[in-house]
Amino acid sequence: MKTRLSLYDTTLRDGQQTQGVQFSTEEKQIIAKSLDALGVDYIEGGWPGANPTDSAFFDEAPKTRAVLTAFGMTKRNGMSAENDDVLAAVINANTQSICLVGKTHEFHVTTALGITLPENTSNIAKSVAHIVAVGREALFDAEHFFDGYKANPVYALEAIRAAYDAGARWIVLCDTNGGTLPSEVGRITGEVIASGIDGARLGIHTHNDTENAVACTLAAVDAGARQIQGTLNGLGERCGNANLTALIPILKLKEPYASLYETGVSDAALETLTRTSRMLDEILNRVPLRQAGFVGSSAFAHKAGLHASAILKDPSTYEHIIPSLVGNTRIIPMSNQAGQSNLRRRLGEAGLVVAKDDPALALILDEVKAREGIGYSYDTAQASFELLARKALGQMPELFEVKRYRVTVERRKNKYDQMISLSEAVVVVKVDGEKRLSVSESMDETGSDRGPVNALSKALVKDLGQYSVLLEDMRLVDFKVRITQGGTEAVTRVIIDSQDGQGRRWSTVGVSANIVDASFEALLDAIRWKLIRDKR
Ligand SMILES: CC(=O)SCCNC(=O)CCNC(=O)[C@H](O)C(C)(C)COP(=O)(O)OP(=O)(O)OC[C@H]1O[C@@H](n2cnc3c(N)ncnc32)[C@H](O)[C@@H]1OP(=O)(O)O
Ligand SMILES: CC(=O)C(=O)O
Repeated sequence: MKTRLSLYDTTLRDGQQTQGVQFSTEEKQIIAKSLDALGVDYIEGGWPGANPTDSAFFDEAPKTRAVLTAFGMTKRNGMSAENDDVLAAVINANTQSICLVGKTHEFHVTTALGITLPENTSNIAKSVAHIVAVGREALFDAEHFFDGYKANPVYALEAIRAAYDAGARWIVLCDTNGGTLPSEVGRITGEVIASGIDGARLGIHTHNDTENAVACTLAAVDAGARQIQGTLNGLGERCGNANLTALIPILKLKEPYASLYETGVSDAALETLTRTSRMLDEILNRVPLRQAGFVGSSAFAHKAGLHASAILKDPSTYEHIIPSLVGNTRIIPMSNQAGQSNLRRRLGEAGLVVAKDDPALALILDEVKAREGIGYSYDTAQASFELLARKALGQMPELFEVKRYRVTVERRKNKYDQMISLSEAVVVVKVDGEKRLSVSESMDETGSDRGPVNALSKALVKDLGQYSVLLEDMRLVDFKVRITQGGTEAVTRVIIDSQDGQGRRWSTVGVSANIVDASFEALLDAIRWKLIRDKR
């Protein structure tokens, strides 16, 4: 019989403490629904009363199977739990469950709160007892617990014991500053259980300041803790919290966890993990972290020729799990590290079937390696690679020809006497046997300047004859510029990420001494790739 672990998500509370992150109420609702569909047990929605967004979220709280939890702090000294207005606002959110953070480190009690240790112990006990008395489930986040235990174990244990005896369902040991290492977390969690606190009522909340938040969480589970707190994509204060997008697949797929424990996440829900992770990045307007374990786009990318050759024989040679289990996909990127196995695999994925002994394979490989030598990079720019291969195989349709283009950048005063930039692009193309000239400006509908590459992009797609309609749902989502050689030999590499209404995302590359030329080349590849895919 497996032991059930409780998963507690704090993306909407500790995740919102990430520098630069501020969810709207609507975004919080979307994230809460995704977490619910994933199968976590608790969703900590924020701190009602602390800011208008968190209060509004609880006012219009989504209906979830997961227990929606409001977060707050223990009552302030000198007032009763019943009369503390900060605590009242948390209770008034009317959630089934309430998590209160309280001090357990003597230094913080005397320095940050400026009260005595017995006063703090009493505040914890009275706050938790009040939550229980008003009929809610209470959780106690024991702030700075591990540092506090190392400084004064007797007091740290007394503080959590106060919450435990007052009826807290979960006592959550927090490594608030994120500096504790896994061996210490394991040892101290074991000692807490040995002191008489039931492991079935013990949770763990870690931060990633030493890149060990996931390892510390697993150490606490190994020692007997049964609730795991974490966030999607490891969002959270400073360096983030324990990453649930890593912990969930570890618990479900890795031993000894898979045999010993179960969670509320089903196998089918696990297959939505990558999508859920990218949904959060999309809300945050962040480019997903390629190297993220399990869900990153490089998590199953096999670049080296030797790896790809073996992967073709059996994927388990270089993969620790089957990517589809977490909703991810295998990628065989092309680069100067590649051999013919990578190449045939990649071509097959693009619908280009080439025999093993076709001389074009060697030509394509030589071309990739030669172009990488002058600054191109194809391991991310998969779409440009595909076009290069099509040319070598004689399978590149003509589509359209660019005859010339021009971009001007002007700095001038607007009617409000403010200095503004304005770019204008002129592109002449030959399409369907006819020459067409298009002009576009860089100003968007809000009046902001979007720069010369945007003006070029708009001019290019404006009149491409039969193709313009196919490009209506295409947009540029990321633009990366890199100088690949220093000094007077400087070469600019531009990588453009594009996306369309069908949810496809593709990367293209352009290289030139001139940044506009490099951007234009990447832009042309992006358009050509989309047209070939849509025509197919
Ligand atoms: C470890 C964690 O991540 S816990 C989560 C922390 N999250 C947040 O702080 C985000 C939301 N917080 C807020 O919006 C605000 O801090 C509020 C609304 C809660 C409080 O705002 P303010 O009343 O202006 O207080 P402020 O933020 O300056 O300071 C916190 C006060 O709470 C007291 N306090 C801190 N922790 C606790 C606690 N666990 N129990 C009781 N009081 C506490 C502090 O001593 C301080 O009081 P003081 O000003 O008398 O010294
Ligand atoms: C409660 C919390 O977020 C912490 O101690 O880190």
